[in-house]
This record gives sequence, structure tokens and C-alpha cells, in this order.
Amino acid sequence: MPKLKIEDLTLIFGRERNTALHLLQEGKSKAAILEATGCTVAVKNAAFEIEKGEFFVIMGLSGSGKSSLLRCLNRLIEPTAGNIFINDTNITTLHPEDLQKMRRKEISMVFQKFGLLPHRTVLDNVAFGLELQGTPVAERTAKAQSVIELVGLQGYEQMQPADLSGGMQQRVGLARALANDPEVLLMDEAFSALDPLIRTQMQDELLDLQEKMHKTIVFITHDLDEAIRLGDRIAIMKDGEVVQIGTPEEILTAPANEYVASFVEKVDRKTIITASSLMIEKPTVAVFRKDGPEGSLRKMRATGLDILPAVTVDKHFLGFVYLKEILEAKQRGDKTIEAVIHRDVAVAHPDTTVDQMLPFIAENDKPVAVVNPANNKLLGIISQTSLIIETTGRITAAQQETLSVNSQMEVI
Ligand SMILES: Nc1ncnc2c1ncn2[C@@H]1O[C@H](COP(=O)(O)OP(=O)(O)OP(=O)(O)O)[C@@H](O)[C@H]1O
Repeated sequence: MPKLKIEDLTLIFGRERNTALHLLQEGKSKAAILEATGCTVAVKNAAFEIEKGEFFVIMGLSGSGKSSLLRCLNRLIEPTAGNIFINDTNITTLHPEDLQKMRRKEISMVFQKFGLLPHRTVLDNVAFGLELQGTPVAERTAKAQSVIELVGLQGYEQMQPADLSGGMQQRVGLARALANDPEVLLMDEAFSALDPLIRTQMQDELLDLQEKMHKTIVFITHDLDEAIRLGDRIAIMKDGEVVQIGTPEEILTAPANEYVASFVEKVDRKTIITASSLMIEKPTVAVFRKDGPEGSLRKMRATGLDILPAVTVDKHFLGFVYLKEILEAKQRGDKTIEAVIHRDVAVAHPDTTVDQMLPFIAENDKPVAVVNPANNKLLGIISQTSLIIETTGRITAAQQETLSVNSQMEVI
């Protein structure tokens, strides 16, 4: 069961929203609806699920509907149509008291502008939610103290928000949200007001915290770098619609449209793209140790390739063999290819990033083997060409040729 499930969620602002909803269902555009009714379609037919413990980021330009969507998730804004399930409960139909209970138990929110009470101390700000719930003083103080330590604010308990830096104020905001131990944390541009250095530091700290807490986090940002750093998955919004949902790598390698592609262009792919998306999959043609020079030659001729990976019968990667040396082995009358396997070669794991593979860029055209770290079985091959393209974004005519040869590799 997903932690959150959003079904056909639509949010329209304006008086004539029922008319606007009809027009939307008839397929009218946002602009046409605005003109006819004066209503703004802020979110249009959003539908997705978020798993327990997932860090889910919603990203999009200003006005794309991110905040509106987030605020529907705890009914801070009433959706115009659609359903929202938390666990198995449809919260769109909950009565106010049940909604209040669910909010207290399940959901907390962290805002961009911190939303702290200026005349209360850090401790009292953090304990505020518990105070509203009627939690006894000793209990709420103890709980507040423990989350204050969790976010690294010990020693600042008696200060007032104005005495703290922006980063520290946001830690108070985060501590306050965590104080009632919610299952779901909604974070609306929580780090956008912070200066870049503090922002990166807060991102790291949030990731560390998440390792310990395993909350379900829905985090809004207009910054793709932040989305990529934080998100297990990212939903990209444009004009009220969710236009793509995927892991950071999926978004970068296969942007669904021009809009997503325009964000992706600016990202440093090297730190995100991994060996698994670059490799030619399903172990490419490989020679078996038992093939011997003759069998290896046949495979090389059949593929037109002069370098092939060598594997054991159960596909454990051994190294690479070169056409020239196989020919020499044949002339010598070798019975196996054992003597000509180059074992000192670049090996990556599926989650090795391009950045980490930079040292593997050689002057000659040696491929990189991708193996399963658990058992050293060959998973695929990355050609130097694709590595170079990924690194420099450029490719020469000679590299292009190699690439087309490599792409002809077939499954054994
Ligand atoms: N209370 C409101 N009344 C009318 N229209 C609104 C209201 N709140 C938001 N909108 C409109 O709904 C659309 C989506 O706004 P929303 O604030 O959700 O976008 P956003 O992606 O979160 O943008 P930002 O990053 O600037 O907060 C915009 O066109 C906005 O003008």
C-alpha cells in the first residue's frame, strides 16, 4: 500500500470553479477557462503514488502549481476534484475533526519563510504543536528537546528566532515539524530562502536525518539540482500538470518533453548518470575461456569487433581479449585464451557514476566492463565512445564509427 495516493486531483481558484471544472473536463485549455470564467486552473488531473519512506520531490517553475498541489495533500486548500489517500484513508471526505486528528498524527509541514513565532523561544516554538494538542509540559519539553538535538540546535533552546541565522531558523522550523513525529513531512521550498552554502549544508543534513527517520517526504523546489540531490523520485510540473515522474537518472536520460529537457540541460550529468544507463546491456558478445583462440576468432569475425570481454561459463568477468593477440595465440598453437586475457582493466558497478569513471577514459579504445558487485558477473559493456560523449558532450568522426560498431553488439 502506498503511503500517499493522489487520484485525478484538480484545483481551481475562482468563484465559478464548477463551471471551470466542466470546461476542463470538456478539454478546454487553461487559458480558455481563465478567459471564460476568470478561474485559474492551478492543478490539473494530478495522479501519482508515493511510497512509505520515499523522498518525493515536486519541481517546476514559479506558478506551475507545486505549492497548490502540496497544500491539497493536507487539505490546507480544498481540492476542487479528485481523491487523496493517506495510507488507506480518503482524506478528501474526512470530517473536520477526523481531518484534524489525521493532520496531528500523520502530517507536518515546513514552510519557506519558517513561520516561527517571533516572541517565543526556540524550545517553545518547537513545542508549539504539542502544546496545541494539549501534551503535558514535561512531555512536550522532553520531545522538543530531543528533536532540537536531532537538528543540531542544542544550546540555542532559550534564544528567540530573530537571534538566529536563516539556516538555524529553518532548523527550528524542521524541528517543530518533527516534534509530533509525523509520518509524512511536507516541505514547501524549505531551503529556497537560504544562501547557497547553507542551503547545500541543509540538504546534506536533511538527507542524513532521513537515513535515520525514514519519513515520507514531499519536498517542493524550483531548483533541479536540489531536486536531483534530494529526490528518490521527482515529479515535474508545468502549468498545473505533472508532465513527468521519474528517478533523477530517468529524468536526465529520458526527459519527457522540451520543457523537462530545458531544465536538464543545465545539470551536471556526470554526477548522476550511472554505468547502468550507459552500458550495452544483456552481456554483450563475450568469449568464454573454454572457447580457445579458434572460437574467439569466430565470435570476433561474426561481430566485427576486435576487443571482446572474456567470461567463465557462468559469466564471471575475467578481462578483455584483443584480436591481434588471439591471432598470435592461434599461431602459437595455444589451446586456451588464458595467456592473452587482459585482466588489468577498468571495471564499474551498475551504480558507478560517470564522474567516478573519468579515470577510465583511456587514449585507446578500451571498453569498461560493468559487473555485478555481488558476484562479479558481467552485466554489460560501456564503450569508450559513450563514456567520452557523456563526459565532454562531443564526439569525433572516428568515435562515431566505433559507436556504431559497438551498437551492433548482440546478445550471446
Ligand atoms: N489563492 C490563490 N488564488 C488565485 N490563484 C492562485 C492562488 N494561489 C495560487 N494561484 C495561482 O495558481 C497557479 C499555481 O500557483 P502555485 O503557487 O501553486 O505555483 P508554484 O509552482 O508553487 O509557484 P511558486 O514557486 O511561485 O510558489 C498560479 O497561476 C497562481 O497564480
